[in-house]
Amino acid sequence: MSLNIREFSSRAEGFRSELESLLAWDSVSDNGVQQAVANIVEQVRLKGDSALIEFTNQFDRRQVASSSELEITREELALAKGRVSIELVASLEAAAKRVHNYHERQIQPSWQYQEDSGTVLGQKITPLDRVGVYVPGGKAAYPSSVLMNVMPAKVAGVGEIIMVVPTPDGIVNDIVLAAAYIAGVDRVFTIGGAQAVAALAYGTKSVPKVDKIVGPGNIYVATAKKMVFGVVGIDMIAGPSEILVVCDGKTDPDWIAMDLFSQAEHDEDAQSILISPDLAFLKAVKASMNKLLETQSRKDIIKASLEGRGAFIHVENMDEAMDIANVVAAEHLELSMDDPEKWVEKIRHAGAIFMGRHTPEALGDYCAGPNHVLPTSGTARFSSPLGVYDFQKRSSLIYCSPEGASELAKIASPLARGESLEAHALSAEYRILKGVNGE
Ligand SMILES: NC(=O)c1ccc[n+]([C@@H]2O[C@H](COP(=O)([O-])OP(=O)(O)OC[C@H]3O[C@@H](n4cnc5c(N)ncnc54)[C@H](O)[C@@H]3O)[C@@H](O)[C@H]2O)c1
Ligand SMILES: N[C@H](CO)Cc1c[nH]c[nH+]1
Ligand SMILES: [Zn+2]
Repeated sequence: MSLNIREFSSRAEGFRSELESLLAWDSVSDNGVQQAVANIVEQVRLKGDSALIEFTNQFDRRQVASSSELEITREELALAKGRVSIELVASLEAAAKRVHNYHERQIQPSWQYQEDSGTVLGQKITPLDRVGVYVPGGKAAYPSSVLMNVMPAKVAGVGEIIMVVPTPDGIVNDIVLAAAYIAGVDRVFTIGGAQAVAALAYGTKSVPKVDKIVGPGNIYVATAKKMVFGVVGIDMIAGPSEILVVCDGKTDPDWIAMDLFSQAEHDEDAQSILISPDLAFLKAVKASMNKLLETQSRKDIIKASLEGRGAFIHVENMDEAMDIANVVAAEHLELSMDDPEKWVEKIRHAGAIFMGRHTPEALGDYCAGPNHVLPTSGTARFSSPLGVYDFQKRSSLIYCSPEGASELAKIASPLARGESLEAHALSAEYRILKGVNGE
């Protein structure tokens, strides 16, 4: 099986517009999906558990008769962990610890300061009361996503974590449940798709209503999250996985080929791009890919993804490579080169940056520590990895001393009168301190 991947030269006329079309990803679902999801969300909102059961039976091919069958108890999670190999449990525990340690550094403390008048101003940080974590389970099981979504919530101090995961045909994945046990999830429901998102957003008799829903999922999940945003908070809308490798031409071509495969194997719409100033190296990686493809269990998905959305880009020099990397604003950027610390200075847009030849993106997916839920489709221009900050909210704190209030009221009063808001003005003016003569 040989691969037919697009090849670009940055010198070619029209390169930038071709790059734009290569990157274009329509994250907006089509009309059919929109309507199907709107119906599911509305039915669950109106009918609660009965609609939830009906859609779960329909889309996950189950025979659930009562809502109590949808919940997995903590005792059952512990039993599932017992069925997982010791080696795998050790890896889950080690990964959970590393992800926890990393996210501990993201904790934002409350802060305040005092002015000379005695007025105190500050910001109070509060963890969310209850969050819903969506763990995908339609085509593959993702225990690593359990850890990546739950650990920052735990570090933030979220009061209660509700996890949902679909179990198509009633097949439960023990590794996912073991990860939920290790991460300390409070309640687990075997529901998925738009119906799970709606249940978390509006609450049903059996599924508690949450304040925020986080976690990746397919187009039905993403569309439902967009629809319930406002009723609850959401983290982001994550599209297909992406990797951009920039290489100086000196890394083993087999390593780079496999790094590109690692994201291509996620799904047919995933995107893997390689940029290098070394044309001979690009050819060597292509040869490695053709050699290694046959060995891959997910070779059909890899081929579809690389031929549909993959690319090799030959550039003039590393400076130009960095410019293009900023245009791509990839979910994952690998800087496979001698001096990544020098070049990382030039990177402005990327979800996660993997520095050096010995830092494959796959290590970040599982256990390096940073989160693997990252902005995709160029949204790294304005958004950030999932983190502790997504599970905390901020309240402003204002305490006025009598002198401080008096000073502020003198500023506020003209502003309020300028807006013709008399009650505002008077409320402030009442606080203006009167002198000894009542002035
Ligand atoms: N960004 C990340 O960190 C990350 C991590 C893991 C997975 N992912 C991505 O998440 C996605 C998971 O997708 P998935 O499908 O495997 O699982 P999923 O859990 O997101 O979706 C499964 C659910 O989709 C619903 N569904 C399927 N067909 C439907 C239809 N015709 N009508 C209505 N509902 C329908 C069903 O309710 C089913 O339970 C993949 O694209 C994967 O690459 C991303
Ligand atoms: N690379 C995915 C996010 O884009 C996350 C993941 C989970 N398992 C393996 N990889
Ligand atoms: Zn991955």
